[in-house]
Amino acid sequence: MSNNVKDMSLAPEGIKKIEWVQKHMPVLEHIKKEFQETKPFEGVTIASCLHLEPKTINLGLTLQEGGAEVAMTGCNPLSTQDDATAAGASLGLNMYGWRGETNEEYYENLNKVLDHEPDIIIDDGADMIFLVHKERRDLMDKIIGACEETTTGIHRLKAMHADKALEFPVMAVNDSYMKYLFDNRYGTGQSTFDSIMGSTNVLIAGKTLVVCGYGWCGRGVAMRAAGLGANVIVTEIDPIRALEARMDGYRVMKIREAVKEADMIITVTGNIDVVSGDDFKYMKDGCIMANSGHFNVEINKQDLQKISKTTKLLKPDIEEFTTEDGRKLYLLADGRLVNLAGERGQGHPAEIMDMSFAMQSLSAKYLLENKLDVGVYKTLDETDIDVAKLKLNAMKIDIDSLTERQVAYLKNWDEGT
Ligand SMILES: NC(=O)c1ccc[n+]([C@@H]2O[C@H](COP(=O)([O-])OP(=O)(O)OC[C@H]3O[C@@H](n4cnc5c(N)ncnc54)[C@H](O)[C@@H]3O)[C@@H](O)[C@H]2O)c1
Ligand SMILES: O=c1[nH]cnc2c1ncn2[C@@H]1O[C@H](CO)[C@@H](O)[C@H]1O
Ligand SMILES: N[C@@H](CCS)C(=O)O
Repeated sequence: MSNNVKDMSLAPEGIKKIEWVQKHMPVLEHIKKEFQETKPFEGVTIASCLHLEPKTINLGLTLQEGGAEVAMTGCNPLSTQDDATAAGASLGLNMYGWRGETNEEYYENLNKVLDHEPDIIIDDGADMIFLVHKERRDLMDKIIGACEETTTGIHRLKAMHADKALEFPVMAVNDSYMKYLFDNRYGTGQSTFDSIMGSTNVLIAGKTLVVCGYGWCGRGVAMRAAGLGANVIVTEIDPIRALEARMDGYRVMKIREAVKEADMIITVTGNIDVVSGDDFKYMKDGCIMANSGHFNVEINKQDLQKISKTTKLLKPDIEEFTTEDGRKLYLLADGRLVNLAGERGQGHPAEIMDMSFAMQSLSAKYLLENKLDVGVYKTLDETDIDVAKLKLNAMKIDIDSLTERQVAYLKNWDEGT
């Protein structure tokens, strides 16, 4: 075993946090027990590039119980929790990474994980998959495939496959119902505010809050903002989603109009330059901006800097920009996904990552047991249903099942009024 973490003396603290989240991850605990007995990953090395915090370490431990040699690094230089990595290392996982890595250190750690010569990769954002294709081609023959955690990672992998550049199969874990319906919506909805409120200590009620993007994450963020008493405005580029937002009760307008009213702006699009250029010129004094989508490009910080005469770090994750005309604008967590990179960002709740990581561990097993051709694959509906049943069971919720008469009725095509 090898590792490179910040401080091993933090391990006991990290272990307590892991034990706490385990109590709230019953599906993953169930799968862990099954893996203990069946050892599906005996002799297999699994590399992961995921946000490193207690729930992710619990995924690592689940794969380890299944017999895997596990090597883990972070998928964002700011989201690692150093007590969790120390705990992971003390529990036999090969851990690399610390909070606040430089870009160079980030890629060094990805390479150290790849030095373990993985059979399977679990990625978030596809950085590790790209690295293998570009610089670690020596590993290509051994890799069976990968699992991708997030929306933007999957968009990119599909684009790569369309260009015939992808060289191994990838399970699109994000696209399973048990992932995006819950993680992207309820997870991002809650964890975004958990982090913003923890870091800024400002009131949401009564604020005009602009949500950019009304996809799965945007729906969750808008829903929770409204629940906290905000006056929500949505911006979109997709006419159907814009209409949906309107009928869900929100105002919808162009970003240039929305910024004029915003007390707070949250981007969740996966796109670049969503808030950019002259948008900053129209913002009100005191506007707070955060990104909970992909990478630090949704809010264009360079454009913000161009119209600012001074910038000041008020807290590690609150940057103040004073514009030429004296307004103060605030950017949280350097524009990186605020729910994890924020000082108080703990990521999604344990009950949510329970389902996402259940899908990850079962997808890794599926990759191993099925020799797939190169491509980007949706997970099986049966896996979604199995995970949903396990979750309902853990929540002690019983649901009905079809009677024979109902089955026959639903199959019937010749019975009218
Ligand atoms: N913070 C987290 O923990 C977390 C969780 C899940 C996903 N994500 C990331 O969040 C992003 C959104 O994920 P999703 O699942 O909601 O994706 P999605 O595709 O369902 O939604 C994105 C929405 O943004 C809209 N959009 C694109 N460009 C826009 C623009 N310029 N202005 C306004 N709207 C625009 C699209 O039309 C779409 O409706 C992705 O990058 C994803 O990887 C983050
Ligand atoms: O607490 C967490 N631990 C690990 N991963 C997380 C957590 N919260 C959200 N995500 C994952 O981060 C991806 C975007 O990078 C999302 O798809 C989500 O699944
Ligand atoms: N690994 C990427 C994914 C964002 S959705 C990041 O943390 O920026």
